[in-house]
Amino acid sequence: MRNVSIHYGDLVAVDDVTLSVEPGSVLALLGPSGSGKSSLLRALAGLEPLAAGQVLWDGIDLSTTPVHRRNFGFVFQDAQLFSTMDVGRNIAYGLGKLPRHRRQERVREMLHLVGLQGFEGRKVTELSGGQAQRVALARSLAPSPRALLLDEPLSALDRSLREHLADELARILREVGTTAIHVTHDQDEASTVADTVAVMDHGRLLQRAEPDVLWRNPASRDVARFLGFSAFLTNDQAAALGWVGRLGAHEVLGIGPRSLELHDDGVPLPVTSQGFALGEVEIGVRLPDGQGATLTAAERTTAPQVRVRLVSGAVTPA
Ligand SMILES: Nc1ncnc2c1ncn2[C@@H]1O[C@H](COP(=O)(O)OP(=O)(O)OP(=O)(O)O)[C@@H](O)[C@H]1O
Repeated sequence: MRNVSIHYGDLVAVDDVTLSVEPGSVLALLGPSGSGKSSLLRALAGLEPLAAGQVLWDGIDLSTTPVHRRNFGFVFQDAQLFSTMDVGRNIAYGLGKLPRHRRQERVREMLHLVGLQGFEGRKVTELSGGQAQRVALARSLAPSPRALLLDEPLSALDRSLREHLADELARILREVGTTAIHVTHDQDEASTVADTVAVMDHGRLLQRAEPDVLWRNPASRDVARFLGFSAFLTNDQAAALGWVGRLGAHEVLGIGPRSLELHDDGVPLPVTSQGFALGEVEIGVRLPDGQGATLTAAERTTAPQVRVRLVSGAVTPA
């Protein structure tokens, strides 16, 4: 994508985005609702006209290549399976040119890949949401597309299934070695599935980085906030809470839900709230300068304050 902009009337949905995907790697487009991720993905597919810029494959401009000739596979939020066909025929849909026995072999291979061996004859109306998404993935991979475009493929599933399928999707994409672009608003999902994460907001590309670099060094406070770092401390403030690292002159430390830990010798901080996340207690505390932060604990506290130590954070430009 080179200097790509997409407009809907006066609205600038995508604003001058330049991004590339290495062959065989997975790129996540991550951003809040309305940040332009789906518009960008649709433009790659040829489904959205560009106001400016180019989509290139191997240096060749695709502007005159229609959707069906781009040889990209798609997976959407809802599986969009053909309800009148069984699972096997859904997966074989794009394999028209192959002889029958090769089609059947390919369907078996794909079902094995997505962990649904023996499902060929199932009605698609008798699949769970997670199974339907696996079939949709198998169908899109069957004709060996040169790239796979995934638009929030897991977001209609419940959380535990989503987390499990994100791991599975990461494995499957690596196994097939396909180039893929995965749109999601979920920070953890992006980091699990992708080799590289591109963070978008208001149509602009804010940062492109490998997941661990993104979490350690967000490019701005906006990126850090989107990742869940809610407070920002100077070097002296961080050191006063027990942090042993050192910040540069123009850096602050972003404080996220894993940055603070309960510690008997820690600094006492007032408790402001308590809630649950994934079965653990999230304790809200007020930092010495008045900013709010959270930490996770095994159980609720009845005390008005807890002792905490700052163990990690995201080094962010001030
Ligand atoms: N067909 C359309 N016509 C007009 N405006 C649109 C259209 N599609 C998207 N938009 C607008 O463009 C902006 C970007 O939308 P887009 O769907 O690309 O964002 P997104 O990051 O994928 O959001 P979500 O995660 O909610 O799907 C939004 O402000 C949206 O309202």
